[in-house]
Amino acid sequence: MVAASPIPIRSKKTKAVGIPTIDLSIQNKSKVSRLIVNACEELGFFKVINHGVPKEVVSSMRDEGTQFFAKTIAEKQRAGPARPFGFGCRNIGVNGDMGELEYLLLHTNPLDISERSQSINSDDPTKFSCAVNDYVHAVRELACEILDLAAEGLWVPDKFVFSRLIRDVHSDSVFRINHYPPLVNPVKEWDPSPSNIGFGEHSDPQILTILTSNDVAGLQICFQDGLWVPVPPDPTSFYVIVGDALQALTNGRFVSVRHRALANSTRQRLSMMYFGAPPLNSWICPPPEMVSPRNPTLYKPFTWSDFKNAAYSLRLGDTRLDLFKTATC
Ligand SMILES: C=C1C[C@]23C[C@@]1(O)CC[C@H]2[C@@]12CC[C@H](O)[C@@](C)(C(=O)O1)[C@H]2[C@@H]3C(=O)O
Ligand SMILES: O=C(O)CCC(=O)C(=O)O
Ligand SMILES: [Fe+2]
Repeated sequence: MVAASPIPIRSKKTKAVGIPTIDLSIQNKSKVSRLIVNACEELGFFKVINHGVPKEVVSSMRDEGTQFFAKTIAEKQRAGPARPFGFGCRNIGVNGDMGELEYLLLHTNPLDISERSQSINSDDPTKFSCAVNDYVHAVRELACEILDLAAEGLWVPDKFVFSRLIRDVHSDSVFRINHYPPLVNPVKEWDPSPSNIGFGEHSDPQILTILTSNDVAGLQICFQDGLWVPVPPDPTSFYVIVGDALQALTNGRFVSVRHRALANSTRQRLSMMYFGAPPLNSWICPPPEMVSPRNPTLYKPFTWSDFKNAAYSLRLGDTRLDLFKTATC
């Protein structure tokens, strides 16, 4: 049985379009690998079902997030300011990007989580840090499984070439919870005018993002023809986003998808993202099998630290990989 059933969505502008859904419980792993590679090449985005992440792990994390955002602004600010880690409200990054959201941004290093938990849930910091550690552990395993299947589907002999980077104890992975309160003055429900933008258009800089949300819509992805497509919320599944670093690691074969989140006029939206990243000193350089005379090197070799510095010096919507293109492309 093969599950590549795209969810048909009728967009305002055009035709019915689909987001691939991949069933990770399928026994035929080479088939799953091919489905993952196709989705990463064509869209850089797909949904996974039967993913193996225990639902209690997700619900505990969601409950902790919900409790945190229900606090007063003064209480929440004790966890901040997000420079880059902590609590942020409306400001995204430090270069003037704004959105209709508040968020918690955490490094996934257990020591950092433990320290930060003291100010996030002062009544029971251990409850908060356990929820985050369990969640991060489970979604990192999911990300690694997907990356191993992707490497197999690309016929790269070193199956762990990508997952090794995010499994490393020094990995620079981060975890984010976004909270989009209902809009006070909505322009029009799905009008992507600035006042409805929850989180502006961008690609994720890391290797792979694992995203889930509550049952409130808002996330949109941009197809390669420029068409924006709403992603149906599904609290039981995860959406997988190819990041810039994976685009570079596959020498441009996989595409980092541009996406954004719109705020909703009536209901609050809660989304949780694990951004799998390498250690700061790791080289982002494709394995030799990804380069050939027909597919010459697209990007100069760079470290994750180089790339991260570039990302943080730019605006949210900038195409930061362009800075690292080789002269020939
Ligand atoms: C405007 C910015 C916010 C961001 C850092 C940046 O300078 C450009 C990339 C942004 C982004 C997008 C994906 C993740 O949400 C994030 C944590 C990341 O790694 O890159 C954010 C950064 C952020 O909010 O600090
Ligand atoms: O909140 C969302 O659904 C998307 C947020 C996002 O893309 C991000 O935080 O990088
Ligand atoms: Fe993102």
